[in-house]
Amino acid sequence: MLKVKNLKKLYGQFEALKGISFEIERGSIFSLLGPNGAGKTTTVEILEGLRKKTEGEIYYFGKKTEFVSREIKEKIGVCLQKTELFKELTVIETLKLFRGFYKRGFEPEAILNLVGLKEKAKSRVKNLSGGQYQRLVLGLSFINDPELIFLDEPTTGLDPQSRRHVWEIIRNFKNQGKTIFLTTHYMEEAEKLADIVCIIDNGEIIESGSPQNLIEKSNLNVIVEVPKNEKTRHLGKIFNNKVIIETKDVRKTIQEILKVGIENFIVRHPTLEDVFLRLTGKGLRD
Ligand SMILES: Nc1ncnc2c1ncn2[C@@H]1O[C@H](COP(=O)(O)OP(=O)(O)OP(=O)(O)O)[C@@H](O)[C@H]1O
Repeated sequence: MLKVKNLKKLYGQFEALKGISFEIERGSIFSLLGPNGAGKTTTVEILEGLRKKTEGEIYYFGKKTEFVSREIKEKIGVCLQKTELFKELTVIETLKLFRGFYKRGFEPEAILNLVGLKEKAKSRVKNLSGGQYQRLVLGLSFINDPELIFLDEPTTGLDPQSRRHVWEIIRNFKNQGKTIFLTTHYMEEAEKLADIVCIIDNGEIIESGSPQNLIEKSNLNVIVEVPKNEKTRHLGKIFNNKVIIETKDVRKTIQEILKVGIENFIVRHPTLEDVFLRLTGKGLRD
């Protein structure tokens, strides 16, 4: 569906992308996961034709693509990180307006159902909540019935409930046979939604695979989390005000923790966040 080989982007002297490669299978959710400034938006906007690449090859639908043509744009949907809509239009008017940009696509009413905004059809955009606004933006990315949809950090700034709602919509897209390119800095989002995750840091892909495969490949053991204080800070890696201890021998680790007087600890399986911490030595939101 989409293949990228050795993609590089320079902003002046600064190498924002250092030659990244990946391939996205039809019908899958592909996630580019990385911290702020890793190069996610740069990658997405090059693929959408909004920025120029410095070097590298892009293949869309099996064909090498030098620029993103009108024909390709008809087949892709885009949800940018910051999408400005006309505040005075109603939800349904907005959908009709965007539908008019394309030759083919969904009926605006069908999109309302898909993103759960039927009751808000006649509300003005300026009166929507943050989560409703984002759902409208998601619906707009789907209006031309695209084969491939780019979602650039679609849940940033949303509360947990709205985020879950957006996840459901993304799963709905997938169930309709669409391919999704999702960028996120929420590891939980990538872990829950993605078939394949590429972890990007400083313009380089440092690991890729299914979430489960990444966790298995990292050879992480059981994780024990304790609060960070003077007694615990030497026990493991510090992250988000906690000390993260990787261990093969949970019993021994717990004995050590109890010995220093800590009784509130959590024992859990490793997550993508731990994989990221192991690979980069830092957290995703540092
Ligand atoms: N137009 C630009 N000119 C110069 N540097 C830029 C430009 N756009 C991005 N950068 C730099 O390139 C790097 C990658 O930025 P990019 O926006 O792609 O990261 P990101 O992973 O999308 O981050 P975020 O999660 O914050 O959106 C950053 O160091 C950024 O400062």
